[in-house]
Amino acid sequence: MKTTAGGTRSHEAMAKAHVLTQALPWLSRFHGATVVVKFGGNAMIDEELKAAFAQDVVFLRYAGLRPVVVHGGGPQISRELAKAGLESTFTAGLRVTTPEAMEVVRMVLTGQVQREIVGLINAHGSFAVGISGEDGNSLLANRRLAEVDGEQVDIGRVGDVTAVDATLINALLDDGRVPVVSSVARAEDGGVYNVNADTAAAALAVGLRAEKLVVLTDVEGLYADWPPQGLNGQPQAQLEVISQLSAEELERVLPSLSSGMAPKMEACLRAVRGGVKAAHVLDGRVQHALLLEVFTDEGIGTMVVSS
Ligand SMILES: Nc1ncnc2c1ncn2[C@@H]1O[C@H](COP(=O)(O)OP(=O)(O)O)[C@@H](O)[C@H]1O
Ligand SMILES: CC(=O)N[C@@H](CCC(=O)OP(=O)(O)O)C(=O)O
Repeated sequence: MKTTAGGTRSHEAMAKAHVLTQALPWLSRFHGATVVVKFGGNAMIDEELKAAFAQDVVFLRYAGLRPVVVHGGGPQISRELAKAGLESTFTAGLRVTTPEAMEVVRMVLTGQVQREIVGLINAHGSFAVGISGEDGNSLLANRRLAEVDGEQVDIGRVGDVTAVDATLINALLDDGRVPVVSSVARAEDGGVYNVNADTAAAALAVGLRAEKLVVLTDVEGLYADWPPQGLNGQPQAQLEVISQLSAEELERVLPSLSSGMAPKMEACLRAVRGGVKAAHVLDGRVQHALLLEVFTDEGIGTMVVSS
């Protein structure tokens, strides 16, 4: 005969049931909705987090959403460039990309990082299909210049998305697959461009008429003060996260943003201006941050809305 402590068990079961019922309105609202999830290289910090991310994506798929993963891999590219004796330089948050570096960018993103994410998702079933933005001309780009002190600076083979062909990705979604897209685009001049993964995710979210863009990174969201400066120059213990801002408010603060946050917030602005209802920047270091954002009432990270 088996016995259990009745009171404790039923309390735990009630708490679990409460979490599930809290998800009900969100399940109903997002059923059939396309959600573009950007998984940043800095959020891919350990095996447990990567596996939890893959679980969340599969959960979204089973819950009837149409998740599309766009991945980054900045730190992974920098490591590989260093092995080849090539230096990594960023201007306005974008990697200065020589033709030689472009080969490494493409190899790391499509041959390493994308393969790993596909493998993690497919541990749960035959869902993930990895593609590069070049495939089916999904992402077309032309040269992107970086703005430094009001000047336009040439940073090599860095592209900005000029057109999205959603045919291939929609066909994969219609077939029940989870597209995992590397941020390499076909150039209008016939070559390839290195596209910042936040920029690629925003362009895809607009092109796919997604309901949401969710960007997973290695900070809690957009901090009001950056870089953090406390007493005697020590980092502040508590940084203030901006939980929600409108496109107009974001447009005002955008010129003051630095490093990785500049292309990220610019991407959120581009998404909501292009018709995506909300763009979120979440802390990818928190396990299941994606599920918490989509299926619970808790607002986490920074949310950008059109007005
Ligand atoms: N205002 C800000 N709030 C939060 N993070 C900021 C801010 N300004 C710059 N950052 C930097 O941006 C980084 C995130 O961008 P990035 O390194 O490109 O991440 P990812 O690889 O996820 O795209 C943070 O780790 C932080 O160092
Ligand atoms: C032009 C540009 O900067 N491209 C990025 C592409 C990868 C990326 O964006 O990765 P994260 O999301 O991890 O930063 C790069 O070369 O690092």
